[in-house]
Amino acid sequence: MEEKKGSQKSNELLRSTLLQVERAAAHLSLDAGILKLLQEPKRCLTVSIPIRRDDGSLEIFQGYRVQHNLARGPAKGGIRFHQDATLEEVIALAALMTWKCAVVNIPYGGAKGAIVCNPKELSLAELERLTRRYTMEISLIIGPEKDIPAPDVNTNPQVMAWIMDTYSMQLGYSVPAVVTGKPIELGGSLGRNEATGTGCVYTIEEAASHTGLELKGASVAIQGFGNAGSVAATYLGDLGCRVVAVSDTQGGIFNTDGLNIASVKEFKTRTGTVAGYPDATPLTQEELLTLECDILVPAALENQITVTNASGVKAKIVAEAANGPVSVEADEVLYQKGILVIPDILANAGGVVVSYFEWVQGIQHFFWSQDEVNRELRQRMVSSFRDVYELARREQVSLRTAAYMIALSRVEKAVSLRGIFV
Ligand SMILES: NC(=O)c1ccc[n+]([C@@H]2O[C@H](COP(=O)([O-])OP(=O)(O)OC[C@H]3O[C@@H](n4cnc5c(N)ncnc54)[C@H](O)[C@@H]3O)[C@@H](O)[C@H]2O)c1
Repeated sequence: MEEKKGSQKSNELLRSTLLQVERAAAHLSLDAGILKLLQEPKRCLTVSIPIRRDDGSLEIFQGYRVQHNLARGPAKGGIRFHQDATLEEVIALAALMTWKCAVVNIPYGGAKGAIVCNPKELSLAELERLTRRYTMEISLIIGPEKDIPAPDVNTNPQVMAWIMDTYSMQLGYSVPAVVTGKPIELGGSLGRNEATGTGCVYTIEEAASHTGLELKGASVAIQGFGNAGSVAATYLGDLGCRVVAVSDTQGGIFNTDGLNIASVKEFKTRTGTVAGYPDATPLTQEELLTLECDILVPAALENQITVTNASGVKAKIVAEAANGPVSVEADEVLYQKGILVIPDILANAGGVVVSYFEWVQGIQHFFWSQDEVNRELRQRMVSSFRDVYELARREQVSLRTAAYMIALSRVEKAVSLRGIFV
């Protein structure tokens, strides 16, 4: 049953992504053949990953690496470890990466990878063996000029270090630029860990200033208190917002005066969840998404706001820190309600932007200060937001459609210039 639910969700994400491209393409005069090409992944690699469990038994896991489009540069995209991951989901997420890199104008195509596993059921040693064997299997298609993985759900700098080490051992020298999101000690970039959450908040600041929303005192609800969600919560708190609700897989918490985010983080580190945090009342996921608040940040997984709950969403701004959290039909409902949705390919692009900075620093062996990283990140997020907002206003379309229009035009141009080799 769980497996069925996971695969339905991933099919839904793929359907939403394809539909979204069609919707944006309807506003552009694109070559129909090239549009068809842009809807297909370039390469899908499925691998079996045998590992020895700590008890000596052999277990085979399934893994994927998908490259969606390489016209604008090497493929770029995260690797997630999740029990519900499917090939359809990875294809959709790889396509989102193509559009994301294009909308913020960095010279990459899109990719994504996954291992179907529940990392919470694996020891650290098993996770390392799984990561290294997966890396060996996908080494056929990754590399600093080919495809550069990064962290995603349930993967982190340590996992990236294992990938970098495994890849480097095959070549006989260190290749830091094969992954981003590495530990700082191994050539990671300052600010990379926080970049998705920080970049998301930069777009929220822009959205607020364009719509006249005063951020000081504005109420915020955040679904998902992991890398992206907890950083966004901290930074929004620093800007004077009241973060009234946050959640994770175990449940949500609510405090109308605003949660003390540092203290919630400390509680989560200690107990593994935000649920049960003492200075708050419990809240269901559904209640969080439909809470009376100014800003809603879905920062967990895809397909959280669907036609069944979209009409209940009351926020003025929805900033998609997660990939694909709003279904295509729900998106239409939110648009009709006048809610400003900052689409995932823009709102959470901060991670890949700083990954790009990390890759550039790795290739040049010359490292930037945190201030420099944040300054460049803000500049890119703000200018991308303004381009999207301006186009949306001019064409009378949603920010999502405008973002896809910009991304599609850039990728289509690259494909056309390179030509089709037959
Ligand atoms: N980390 C990045 O750099 C990055 C970049 C771009 C996009 N994203 C996207 O952001 C989202 C979160 O990624 P992350 O890196 O923060 O992952 P993470 O694993 O650090 O955090 C995910 C959080 O969501 C919670 N969660 C999962 N399912 C939930 C549910 N149904 N309801 C409530 N909470 C739930 C988890 O408990 C966890 O707190 C994903 O969609 C990911 O693809 C992440």
